[in-house]
This record gives sequence, structure tokens and C-alpha cells, in this order.
Amino acid sequence: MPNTTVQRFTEQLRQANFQTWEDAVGHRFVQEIFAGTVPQPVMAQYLIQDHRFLDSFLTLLGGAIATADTFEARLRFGRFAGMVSGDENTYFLRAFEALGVTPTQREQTPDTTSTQGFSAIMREAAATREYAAILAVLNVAEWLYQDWATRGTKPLPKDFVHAEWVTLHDNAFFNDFVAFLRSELDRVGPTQQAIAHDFFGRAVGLELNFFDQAYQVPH
Ligand SMILES: Cc1ncc(C[n+]2csc(CCO)c2C)c(N)n1
Repeated sequence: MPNTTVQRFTEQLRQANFQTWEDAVGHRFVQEIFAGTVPQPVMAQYLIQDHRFLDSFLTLLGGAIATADTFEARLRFGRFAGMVSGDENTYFLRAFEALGVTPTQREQTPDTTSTQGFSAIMREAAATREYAAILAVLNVAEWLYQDWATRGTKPLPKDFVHAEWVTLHDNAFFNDFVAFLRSELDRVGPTQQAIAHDFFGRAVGLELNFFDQAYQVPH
């Protein structure tokens, strides 16, 4: 491709954060997910934190439903919110059971700083009432996960705790949704560049920290 080709806006955002993005999608956690070898205490810590992430994430999706500028987009976000509130929630509960994570352990585990950071940035983006800011954070959360999940090698590990964490982020419905999120940000981002870059860049940094902090437990 000649380098005079104008890149999609979402590709410009990723390029602006290239190294951090690559460090996240190639993280030790991702490698160990595909190998089926994430140590039990690390997987437990990761999923306890991620289940909290999901709560703020739904706030952000609500912001997208409220600020989207088309009916079609609102319908897609609505369908996605239904999916997230259904299938994925049962994954977490089944995984906690399989890993021997008790309700008490979940309650007593404090938020890591990256969990707090995500919760804050998702609420901040929702509070801007700017569709482009909300889309920037959603794009990182979804696209970065799709990127690592689709880069890994098959066959998947036998253990469902590992395998399903990949398939949740690499399936036809999800891939379609990421394509939609990117096309929305490509469409509305160019007139809101500063806010889109700000939220996108901060969210990529938080994704890397989130993986790192899963290992900050004795294992
Ligand atoms: C730190 C962190 N970042 C992104 C995701 C990915 N993600 C978050 S909510 C959601 C929607 C339905 O799966 C997806 C894909 C995650 N799980 N944890």
C-alpha cells in the first residue's frame, strides 16, 4: 500500500499508541491463556477484577445508547448490552466455581489501581456526553481484546476457564460488533480528534496495567 494512503481514524489511534498496544496484546497473560497455563491465583485475581470492570462497562454502554446519533447504532448497543448481561456473566460465575473462588474472597479482594482507573475513565467518558469519547474507550476495550484473541494459535486449551476466555473475544457476533465500533469512531472521531486521542491513549495504558496487575499476587 502506498504510504500516501489515508489511514482510517481508528488505525491512526492505534498507531499513536503502537508500543503499549503491542505490549498488551502480546502480554504474558495472553500467552499463558493460549497455553492453558495461567497460574490459578493469577486467573482468580484477573477474573475478580474483570467482573468489576464489567459493571462500569455497562455504564459506558448506557452512555453510548444515550449519545449515539442514529437509531441503528442505539439498537446495536442495546443488543450488545443484552448479550454482555447474559452469557458473559455466567462465564464468570462458572469460572469462579471451577477456580474455587468463594464469594468471601471476591468481596474481600480490594480493587487494583487499574480496576479503579478503568472504572473512573468509563464513568468520565460516559459523563462527557460525547459519543466520540465513549466510542474511544469502547473501541480499546473491545478491539484490543479481539486483537489478542484472534492472533493466538489453535487448538485452544481443554480447560474451559482458559478456552472460553478466548472464544468470548473471537466469535462472529463479537467480531461484527468490533467492526461496527470501529466504523462509528472512523465516522465521528475526525471532528473530535483531541478528546478521542486522549481517551483512547489512556485506555490502552490501563489495559496493559490490567494484565500486569493480575500477576501482583503470590503465585
Ligand atoms: C480489562 C478488560 N478490557 C477489555 C475487556 C473486554 N471486554 C470488556 S466488556 C466486553 C464485552 C463483552 O464481552 C469485553 C469484550 C475485558 N474483559 N477486560
